[in-house]
Amino acid sequence: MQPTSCSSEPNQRIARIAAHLNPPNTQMGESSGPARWNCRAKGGSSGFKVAILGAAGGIGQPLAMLMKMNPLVSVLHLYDVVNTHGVTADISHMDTGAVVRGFLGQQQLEDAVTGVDVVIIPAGVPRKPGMTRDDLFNINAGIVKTLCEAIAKCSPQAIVNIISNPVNSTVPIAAEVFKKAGTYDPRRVLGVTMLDVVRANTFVGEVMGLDPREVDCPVVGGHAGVTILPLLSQVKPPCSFTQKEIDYLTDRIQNGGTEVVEAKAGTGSATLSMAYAAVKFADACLRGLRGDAGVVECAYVSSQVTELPFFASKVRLGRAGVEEIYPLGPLNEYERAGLEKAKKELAESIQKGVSFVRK
Ligand SMILES: NC(=O)C1=CN([C@@H]2O[C@H](COP(=O)(O)OP(=O)(O)OC[C@H]3O[C@@H](n4cnc5c(N)ncnc54)[C@H](O)[C@@H]3O)[C@@H](O)[C@H]2O)C=CC1
Ligand SMILES: O=C([O-])CC(=O)C(=O)O
Repeated sequence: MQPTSCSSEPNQRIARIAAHLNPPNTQMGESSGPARWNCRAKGGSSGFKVAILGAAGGIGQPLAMLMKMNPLVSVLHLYDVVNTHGVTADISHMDTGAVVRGFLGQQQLEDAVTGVDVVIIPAGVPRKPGMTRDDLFNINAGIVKTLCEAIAKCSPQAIVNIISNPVNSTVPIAAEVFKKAGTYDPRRVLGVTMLDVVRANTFVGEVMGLDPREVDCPVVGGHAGVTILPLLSQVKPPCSFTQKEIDYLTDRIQNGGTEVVEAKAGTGSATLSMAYAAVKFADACLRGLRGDAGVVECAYVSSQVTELPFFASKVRLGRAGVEEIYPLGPLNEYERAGLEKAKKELAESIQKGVSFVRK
């Protein structure tokens, strides 16, 4: 039997492994060249480069794990201001195709986002019981702004998936940063509202005795309280709900995040279901980039579906990012009333985000 062919000499192979087991000193704030810590010199698969910013966090870690399992990903950049190396070492041992590289601290941010196709941002603080998502604005607005400045500079062509709350304001913040840098492409900045859809499908499935994988419930508007507007009249397969069921489902979907925050009792908010939803959404973006037809998901994007500059609705994803935004379709009276409430709160959150960057 012929030995497996390999381009490098055994000594070089060992040296390469040793180099990655003894990474350069990359404590926060220290810098040591562009390729910080490559956990493998060569990738096995051809595919897309994805960066996760906030990769050591509650969402970031399972998200990194699931993206490492995604066959469309060939290179995975993990960036955080703490603990990136541990997460990178851990995930790099998974025998899947993607090469994993870790980046730690602000000085390595630009390297982390250079040349990537998709950037996913779950960086920032989560809620504690009693807080609204807007209460996170003071800390997370600045974090998202800084991260987007680096993306605008180093990867202006990347598709950006924003998870950090309050999404209703952080997406407008990102848009303003890209506008300022002269690199804004509204098709490439997407607020991740997928968890609302995931929850809606689950809860509708529970009520109707359906497999949640067969349920498709559009959720439009935004990602906080009353701005989360499930369109139960458009659920597929078509379902006939009683008013009591509509009230229950609307309330549960709008407050699903708070349900988890309270259950976690001060230790954080949804992380595992969010990582699942983020991967589902990022995978849709990657399939769109690959040129797959008919990739449609809900997302919070620059939009003309209502008079507001940003709104979540069904969008078709393609090579350029958001290639089509679908109208809301027929709403019943209950949903029309919900839409008016949602728009009022959304308008304020959008303005708050825009003003933060323009001030
Ligand atoms: N869009 C959505 O549906 C959801 C959004 N979220 C939001 O996601 C965000 C993250 O949540 P968790 O992962 O649970 O929080 P976490 O606190 O567990 O993790 C956040 C990570 O961000 C990192 N980080 C902080 N500042 C950073 C910076 N300047 N650059 C890079 N990384 C930085 C932290 O070091 C930490 O590792 C929160 O704002 C939360 O509200 C959470 C669930 C659902
Ligand atoms: O509720 C939170 O703070 C986190 C979040 O956005 C969600 O779980 O939908």
